Amino acid sequence: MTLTAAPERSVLDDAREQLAQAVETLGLGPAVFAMLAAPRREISVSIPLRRDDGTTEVLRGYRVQHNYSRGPGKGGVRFDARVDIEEVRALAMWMTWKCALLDVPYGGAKGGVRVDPRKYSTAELERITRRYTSEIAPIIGPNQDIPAPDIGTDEQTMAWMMDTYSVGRGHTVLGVVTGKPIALGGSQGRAASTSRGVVAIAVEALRHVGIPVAGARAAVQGFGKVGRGAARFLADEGVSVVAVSDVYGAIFDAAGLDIAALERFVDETGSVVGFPGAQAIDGEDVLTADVDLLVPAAVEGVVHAGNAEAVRARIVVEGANGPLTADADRILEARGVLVVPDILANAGGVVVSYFEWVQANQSYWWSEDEVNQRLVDRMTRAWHDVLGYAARRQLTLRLAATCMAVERVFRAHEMRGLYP
Ligand SMILES: NC(=O)C1=CN([C@@H]2O[C@H](COP(=O)(O)OP(=O)(O)OC[C@H]3O[C@@H](n4cnc5c(N)ncnc54)[C@H](OP(=O)(O)O)[C@@H]3O)[C@@H](O)[C@H]2O)C=CC1
Ligand SMILES: O=C(O)CCC(=O)C(=O)O
Repeated sequence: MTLTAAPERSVLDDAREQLAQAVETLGLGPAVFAMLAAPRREISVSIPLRRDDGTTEVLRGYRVQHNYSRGPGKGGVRFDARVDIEEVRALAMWMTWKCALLDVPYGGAKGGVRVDPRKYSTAELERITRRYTSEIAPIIGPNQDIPAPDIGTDEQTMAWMMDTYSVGRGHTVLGVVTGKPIALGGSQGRAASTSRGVVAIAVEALRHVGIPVAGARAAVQGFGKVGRGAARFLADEGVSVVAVSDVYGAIFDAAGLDIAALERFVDETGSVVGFPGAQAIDGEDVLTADVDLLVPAAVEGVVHAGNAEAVRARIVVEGANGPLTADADRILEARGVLVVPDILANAGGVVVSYFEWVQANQSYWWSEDEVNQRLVDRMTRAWHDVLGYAARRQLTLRLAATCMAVERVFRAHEMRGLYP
């Protein structure tokens, strides 16, 4: 398949541009921009790995705490071959805005290891995770910074992180990570929470634009933790998911894919490619499919100046973090496409991570229905807040959401003392 060309500017350039626009809109001035553009704390660590065949290699990992004025840092850990410090800085900044926007009492952080997990055995991934955790242990903790899953990591990774951290402390510390297995202090509903939140927002967006939800057509890029659940919940809502993709390729069915059957197929084969009855298409074509709703739920920068004109969806709901470049944003806005930004659309994951942390800290567990109901309430409330803010000030949803978040973070700084 053709992978999308790299964006013209770095993802951190785009994140900083979004911040600059919000600071200007709020009239906060260059000093506030300078303060919020720079991560508060970051660490780069070396991860020596003994491979199963006896050879050794040295990997690089990062943890960036962009801001912790409203509470401990919070954000996922990514295992991906493209991880670098600039990407992690951008992702950490977006976590700050996401947590502030949803009013969960956290700052923003993110971590990652530059590694392609597909090329390593489970035993090797465990050694990588444990060494990475030991190296970042001085700056994480349930009141300091709380990692969670992201691309290439999952609940098993979180179990290893929790165990490694706990061994270092001499007692079990459930609250140090979220997205853990349920048997180890995880929350009901966390695994599906990002996707559930994405679809709750997508349904609101369809209604807002006046497109009937049942029968609307959608395309989903990425069939991992976020994309797969998004496709499933969209289908549950009666949306016809006509195109999906993963890293190996993409498939299309004008009559709508049978998502339950596709999930069984992916469990057996490891990819959406070859799903019986569907047409094989280029990965790029998922982004430009003739649909009402596009949910990019894979990686950053996939919609850019080179393909944004070709996007045919009326609504783009960002399941991934940063799937649209700043150039794509401008092009889609000019074309009247409604873009629901990542910091709102995919916030369901961190919302339920917060629920998990609260439950773990209290050793008191909620039912799945309770978790899901509270999640959807929070997402829906945030949607209406952002929509109202944007309408009052004539802003895009991204600028409105970023302004709301930046203002909350700035006020926290101000109350604590801006320049101690
Ligand atoms: N997990 C979470 O709770 C949250 C995740 N996010 C964001 O959502 C996005 C996806 O994360 P998540 O689902 O957890 O990660 P996963 O690793 O579970 O899934 C990533 C998916 O993207 C696919 N993929 C990777 N590159 C491409 C490409 N070029 N074209 C098409 N598909 C591609 C992968 O394919 P393959 O399956 O073949 O590897 C996989 O299906 C990221 O931006 C992440 O930061 C945001 C909020 C919370
Ligand atoms: O669940 C979390 O704490 C963080 C999820 C995350 O990394 C994200 O929202 O991008």
